[in-house]
Amino acid sequence: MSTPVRPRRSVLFMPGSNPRALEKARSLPADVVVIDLEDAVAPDAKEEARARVAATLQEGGFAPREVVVRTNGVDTPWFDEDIAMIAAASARGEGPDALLLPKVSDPETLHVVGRMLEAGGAAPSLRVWAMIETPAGVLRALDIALAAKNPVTRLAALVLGTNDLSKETGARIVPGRAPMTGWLSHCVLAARAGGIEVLDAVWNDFRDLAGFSRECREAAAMGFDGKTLIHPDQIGPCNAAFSPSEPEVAAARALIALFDRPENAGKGVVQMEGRMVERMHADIARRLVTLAEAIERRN
Ligand SMILES: CC(C)(COP(=O)(O)OP(=O)(O)OC[C@H]1O[C@@H](n2cnc3c(N)ncnc32)[C@H](O)[C@@H]1OP(=O)(O)O)[C@@H](O)C(=O)NCCC(=O)NCCSC(=O)C[C@H](O)C(=O)O
Ligand SMILES: [Mg+2]
Repeated sequence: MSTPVRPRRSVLFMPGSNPRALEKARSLPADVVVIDLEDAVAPDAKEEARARVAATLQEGGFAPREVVVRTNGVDTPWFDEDIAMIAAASARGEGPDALLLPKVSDPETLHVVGRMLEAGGAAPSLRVWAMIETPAGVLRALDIALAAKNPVTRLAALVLGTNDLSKETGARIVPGRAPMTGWLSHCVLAARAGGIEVLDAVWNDFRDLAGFSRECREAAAMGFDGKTLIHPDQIGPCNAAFSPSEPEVAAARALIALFDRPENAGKGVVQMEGRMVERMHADIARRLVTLAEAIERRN
């Protein structure tokens, strides 16, 4: 499993048509800001929002946050111009770090979009994140994630969309997400098989921070790297849930030090305070420490 060297705990969506939110995002403690051109922008505001997003990218000022732009769907009348705008901004060195493609249902789409970005002159550093939010997308999540092995696709992350999944399947969004946990875990596995990151879906009831915090902890336990958000109030609890705690970091450092002792040099397994630990646990501990150090630098 790859270690995200950049924390992507809190990934905050905002409408590309909302100048106040775009301005505010430059000072919020989210790891990533996602500027939306899709569902958060009304059809008759698409052109204006795209122009605003282009100007916002040119203005910059989001660092150290990563900036991602969600395009409209590939089968919409706005998609070609969304891609052209992002590729042109990227070619000028104005970012974004990634584009987020909604409703990806097959790997072929990623190849098509990759070639469009290439033709538009996008910088090689521009990544593609794919939203898994259709029944076919969930069923083909492995094929989609494995498309990351082909550099043409630029694929770097899967992002879950449970609102669209609920709409398409009839499955309810309930506390604990029992109707969907199988799908969510399947996508975590698929992303890891493809060697890419995976981000959990949004929690709509943004005034219920207790319920939201619980869902963040569940998502972290399932293996998600972070969670997508819709409101600034969600950033703090989300960062907390996806950050290793001080005791966890201390325990990880102790475990690494144990295997580094000369008397344990040739050993595959040792005991630590009555628990069996193997070298794989040292690998897990190193990953946790690497993430904690990246968060520390980010702070
Ligand atoms: C949901 C909201 C419309 C609520 O906005 P608002 O009524 O303005 O809330 P507040 O008054 O509590 O806001 C307080 C201040 O915070 C700023 N704000 C609010 N939201 C954001 C944000 N997302 N980013 C940055 N700043 C934000 C307000 O401007 C206030 O600022 P101030 O003036 O200083 O007081 C709103 O939160 C919102 O639009 N959220 C994002 C919605 C969105 O982008 N949706 C699309 C992505 S989710 C999705 O598509 C799911 C997926 O695809 C799926 O299928 O599941
Ligand atoms: Mg959606």
